[in-house]
Amino acid sequence: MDGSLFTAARMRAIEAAHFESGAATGAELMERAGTGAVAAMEAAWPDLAARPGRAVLACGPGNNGGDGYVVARLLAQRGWDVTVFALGTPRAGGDAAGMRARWGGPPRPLSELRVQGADLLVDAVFGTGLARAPEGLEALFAASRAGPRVLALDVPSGLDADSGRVFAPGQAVRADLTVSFGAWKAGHALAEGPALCGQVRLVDLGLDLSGAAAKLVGPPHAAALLKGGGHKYDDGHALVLTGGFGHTGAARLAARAALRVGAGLVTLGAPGSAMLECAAQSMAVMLRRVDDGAALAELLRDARFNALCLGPGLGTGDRAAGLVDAALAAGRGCVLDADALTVLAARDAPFGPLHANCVLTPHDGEFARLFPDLAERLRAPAAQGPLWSRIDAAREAASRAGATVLLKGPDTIIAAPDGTVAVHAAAYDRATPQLATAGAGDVLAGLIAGLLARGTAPFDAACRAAWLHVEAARVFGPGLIAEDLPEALPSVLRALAHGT
Ligand SMILES: NC(=O)C1=CN([C@@H]2O[C@H](COP(=O)(O)OP(=O)(O)OC[C@H]3O[C@@H](n4cnc5c(N)ncnc54)[C@H](O)[C@@H]3O)[C@@H](O)[C@H]2O)[C@@H](O)CC1
Ligand SMILES: Nc1ncnc2c1ncn2[C@@H]1O[C@H](COP(=O)(O)OP(=O)(O)O)[C@@H](O)[C@H]1O
Ligand SMILES: [K+]
Repeated sequence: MDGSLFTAARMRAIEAAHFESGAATGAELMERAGTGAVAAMEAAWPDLAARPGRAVLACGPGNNGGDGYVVARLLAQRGWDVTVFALGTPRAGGDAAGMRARWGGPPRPLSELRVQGADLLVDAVFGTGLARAPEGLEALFAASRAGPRVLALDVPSGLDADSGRVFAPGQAVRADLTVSFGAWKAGHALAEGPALCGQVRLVDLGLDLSGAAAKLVGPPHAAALLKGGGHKYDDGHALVLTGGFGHTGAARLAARAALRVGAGLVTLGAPGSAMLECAAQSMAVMLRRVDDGAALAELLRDARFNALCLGPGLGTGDRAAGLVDAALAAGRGCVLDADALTVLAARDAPFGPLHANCVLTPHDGEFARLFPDLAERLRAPAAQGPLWSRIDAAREAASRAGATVLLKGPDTIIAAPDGTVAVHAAAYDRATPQLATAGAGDVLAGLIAGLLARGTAPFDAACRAAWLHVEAARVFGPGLIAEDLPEALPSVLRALAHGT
């Protein structure tokens, strides 16, 4: 995936502007969409292109159904045996009604849907116009999980195009291939979207795209990551705070990641009880004793410590609380992860001390502790669409916190306080289920801290770290444990440098 993600409402506005400018008519766009869908299907499944078989189409009452009638006609022209089942009737005089008339044969009611013996099921019931929980589509949903290959037009019916959520479990088509018209919809990348879309191909409709809900995070430029040839202090000094004896592994992982991503120096700040443990396991990473907030404030008188990382293995007691206060008071680049987020969430006013150089990296549980109302809104069943998305939640969280928020998951959202949002989708050809391993998040926190130390702005540091994290997991492959991630980074950086 690359480019940007759009909402259904924005797509409607872009489409309307396109018509108004006279660039194309609705019927022309529909024809382009159907033609592109058939081409994408044939490219994905050459066996079906070579030997047309039996196709079953499910067409809805709106323009998604209109696209379906185009596909029915084109498949029939190619020699397919086509049966169309319809839900409702398109509005008389509209583009979809025109396409239905051009298809010809009267469709059968969707309630009679049968897919036995079919090679292809084309889902054209609902696209970006899905406005409420679908009813009476159980047979379609079940058929999409058994039997023929499934091509979904624009979005699998039942999937909310803005959020990638479904109104109720199982209430959506599961496609093998989804052909998206004009642009990626946010729902292709978020939540259940990737699992329900199968794979996604984009059909260019020649639309003038602007006003995206979020950018997709792509590979960083090598020049932004490779060292520039100066002194080590030119690449900053990151300080990673650790908890006590027996709990230092997480911070050590973060520290190593910060060093690997290019921070000039990295120091672990440990309480007295953990000094020996850290010293025994550190070489390039340096070590300082930091017993409490006062000691941290004293250490930070050295302005060369320009980025901090607190949370991994930090603990949630008084020492941790003191460290969080001292760290935030210093105003430096600061990653707050794991226990540091729990410390903040327990306070009456968690966001007061945060500032624009902070990056918060909650997973869903930590997010729910910090922003319970936003998490509830994401979970709540809804009768009406469009559904609230993780993009909406992260954007609101960043605005409230006055800091960059990176909401972790296979669909990682990075939101800046000014409303800018990016999505890193570890999906489709970048799926990395191997990242669901203890300590992976600690490494991510360290990567961000390392990039902050190098002077990267918080939002960019979070985006680049998210990409590097997943790329390191991809390069390593199955069997990954968190320790492997920093060690896989050199080959990721090498590939970026060589443009491969
Ligand atoms: N935006 C664009 O640039 C283009 C859009 N096209 C197609 O147009 C689609 C959007 O078309 P529409 O806006 O007509 O929307 P849809 O075709 O997705 O569905 C809307 C229709 O279904 C009804 N509906 C919504 N939810 C329902 C529910 N739960 N139960 C029963 N009925 C329900 C609505 O009242 C409306 O009649 C896109 O997904 C795409 O397939 C393409 O034709 C080409 C260009
Ligand atoms: N299935 C998955 N696909 C892609 N990334 C994942 C998946 N599961 C977890 N991750 C990523 O792995 C990291 C896990 O972080 P976290 O939940 O904090 O775990 P830990 O505390 O064990 O380090 C996050 O960056 C998250 O985005
Ligand atoms: K559809």
